Amino acid sequence: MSEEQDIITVKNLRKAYGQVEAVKGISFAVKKGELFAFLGTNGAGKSTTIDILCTLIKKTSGDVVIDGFKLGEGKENDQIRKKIGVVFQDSILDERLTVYENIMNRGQYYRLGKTTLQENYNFVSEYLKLDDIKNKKYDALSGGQRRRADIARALIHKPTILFLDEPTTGLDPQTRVFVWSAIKRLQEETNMTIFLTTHYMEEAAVANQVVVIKEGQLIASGTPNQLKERYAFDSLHLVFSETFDPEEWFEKEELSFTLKNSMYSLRLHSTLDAIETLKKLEGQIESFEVIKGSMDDVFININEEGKKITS
Ligand SMILES: Nc1ncnc2c1ncn2[C@@H]1O[C@H](COP(=O)(O)OP(=O)(O)OP(=O)(O)O)[C@@H](O)[C@H]1O
Repeated sequence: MSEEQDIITVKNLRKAYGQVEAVKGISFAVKKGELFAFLGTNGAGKSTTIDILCTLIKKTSGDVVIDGFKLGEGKENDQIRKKIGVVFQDSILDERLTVYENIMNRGQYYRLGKTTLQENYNFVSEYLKLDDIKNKKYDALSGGQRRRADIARALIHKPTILFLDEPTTGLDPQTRVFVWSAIKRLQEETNMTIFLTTHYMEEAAVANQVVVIKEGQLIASGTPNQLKERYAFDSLHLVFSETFDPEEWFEKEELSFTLKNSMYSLRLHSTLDAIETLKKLEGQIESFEVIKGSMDDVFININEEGKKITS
């Protein structure tokens, strides 16, 4: 893909809070229309980076361009604010107003005409299914309902980029699935760029691109599949019949293994390699399971080992 399609470019971004260097020179680009997952353990610098991109706090140094506007001060930042919608970890809606009032108030901030504002409300209401909560006061909503209203507020001016800082944290599984499907629908149906931080790896697994930071530095990036190839592996779990000594056999076959609660685990180069091993061990196995490498493995291996898995 060409550079023109990059809707966000970040070059050598740094942020220090006094002595604390929260972001230490990170660079990446986000393509228009993609679901971009920005990952890292607690304190890695994700919220700081998002806050800078959303013009909420000032960078110490580095260059950021968002939808053609250079992040800095004054007019360019105003243009950026019109292009983006932001959902923060903590809600910022007015507790005393209804969902409808909250969202329409926000729309007025963008000086949208009455007709556009109503059209936009209908648009967000459809994606976030607001009908049942439209006239409820924000302080009477459940956590999941609040999240729907928060996202709707961020979308009322139909931004080209939606920033979501852990949008599904703390939600029950059913609400999480709903919120997540609304986000995916927005990306797929309206070509909105979604910039997401999450601690749920199944969400990162469906991203178009993943960037992982640690202690303010970029430590890995790629598509979920590329990262799985580099940092995860499939494994074969085996439980043997009592009469068989697997360790002697593994030694003969030059296979390394791990053992936990009578279950032996072998790291596979590919899932199909399991067939050959299982054939050789026919008659000696009580049970087996092939486990596919997951984004959880990717995240854990990147952070714990900080290096590629070489199987
Ligand atoms: N206002 C601040 N003043 C001083 N230090 C700060 C401030 N905000 C963040 N930090 C520090 O900067 C580092 C990065 O924090 P940040 O909140 O960006 O991480 P994060 O990846 O978003 O973490 P989490 O997943 O917990 O939200 C941490 O060491 C944090 O303590």
